[in-house]
Amino acid sequence: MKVESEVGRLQAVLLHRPGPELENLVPRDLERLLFEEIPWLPQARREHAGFARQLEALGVHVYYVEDLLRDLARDPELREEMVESQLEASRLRRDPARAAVRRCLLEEVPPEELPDRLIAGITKEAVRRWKQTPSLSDLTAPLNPFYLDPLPSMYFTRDHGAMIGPNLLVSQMTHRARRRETAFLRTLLRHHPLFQGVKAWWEEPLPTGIEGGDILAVAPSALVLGLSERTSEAAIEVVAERLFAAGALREILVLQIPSRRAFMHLDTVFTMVDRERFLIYPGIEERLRLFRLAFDDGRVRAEETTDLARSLARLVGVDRVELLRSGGDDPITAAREQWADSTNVLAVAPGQVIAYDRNEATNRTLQRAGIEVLEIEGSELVRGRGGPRCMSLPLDRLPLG
Ligand SMILES: NC(=O)NCCC[C@H](N)C(=O)O
Repeated sequence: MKVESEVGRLQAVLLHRPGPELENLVPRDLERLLFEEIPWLPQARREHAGFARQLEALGVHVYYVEDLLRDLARDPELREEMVESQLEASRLRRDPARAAVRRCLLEEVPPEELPDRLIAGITKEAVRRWKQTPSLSDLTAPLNPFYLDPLPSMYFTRDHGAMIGPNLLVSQMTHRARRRETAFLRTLLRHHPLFQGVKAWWEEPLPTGIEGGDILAVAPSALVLGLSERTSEAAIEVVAERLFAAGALREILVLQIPSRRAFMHLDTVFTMVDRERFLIYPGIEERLRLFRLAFDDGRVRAEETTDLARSLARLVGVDRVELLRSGGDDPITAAREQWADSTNVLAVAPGQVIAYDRNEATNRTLQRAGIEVLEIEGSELVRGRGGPRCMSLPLDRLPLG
């Protein structure tokens, strides 16, 4: 398994089917759990199944995080490791209730249900019989019902990490609400046979945030990284230093985007759709800052640069690249469609992308440019603020010929 380019023909991908975690969302928790609205689960699942069918029709192997975790949960030791790593990444880390939650998960929950239950969230009610005396947190249950929060963003598997060449960079999520998602990926990477031969680029978590939605592999050994609400300068510097030192990269282009909910990751405003073509939300162009990172005498050297198209061409190693603009020349349409993830398309091969059907103006622009747009429905899925790229973690792509 290997990913050397954002657009090489997709061979294998990791998804998560939206599940009861979405039904455990309540208005009070929306902001903290990084949602604006509550998707209607049955419809979200139908839309997601449509996305997976589209991928399978293209011959892509679709793996589901929850299925792989279920494979591991059959083994008592791995089950224990899964539970421990979930508790460690949660708010319960130093909570007196930790032992009771652990016993409930290991002694009461049937192993085949464990991954789904962990993703859906564990209520205080479910744990009550494992506690000797009612505690303050039991009494606050009506207002604050969960020991382990639901993971409603779990279906945005892109953010959990990124294959860079043959190895996986596991993200360090900025918000606690999403840290348990990456703990699952680490468990899979360590133990699931699917990942045999794939290593984590490094074992220990990075000091600060970097998320997969900010990582674009535009060419072998060249990355574009978003500096965003979720990915920090410090994390980029550490990642750059380590990947340069390992000989995995020759250059990085950092695109700084405004730190805003609407553009929480770079891939909400910018993606690659063909060997030499990119899709960008025009409302962001004036506000971008560009920095080039290179390895110089064992040190990462940063310099500011200006021309996006020229910088990308240099990175990809071609004379020129083309920037396609989302929203069909109308700033209002462009802003509305950006909110519905118009630029968050998933390239399944050079010049072939999966996109939400609702982003009509952007899809027309792509089609006129000769890009094949495979449209999927996503009116419930989009309520979580992500599109086909966010909903997929590519594990294997063919090299570009
Ligand atoms: N790559 C992406 O842009 N992912 C979308 C993440 C949406 C999720 N609700 C979040 O705010 O983290």
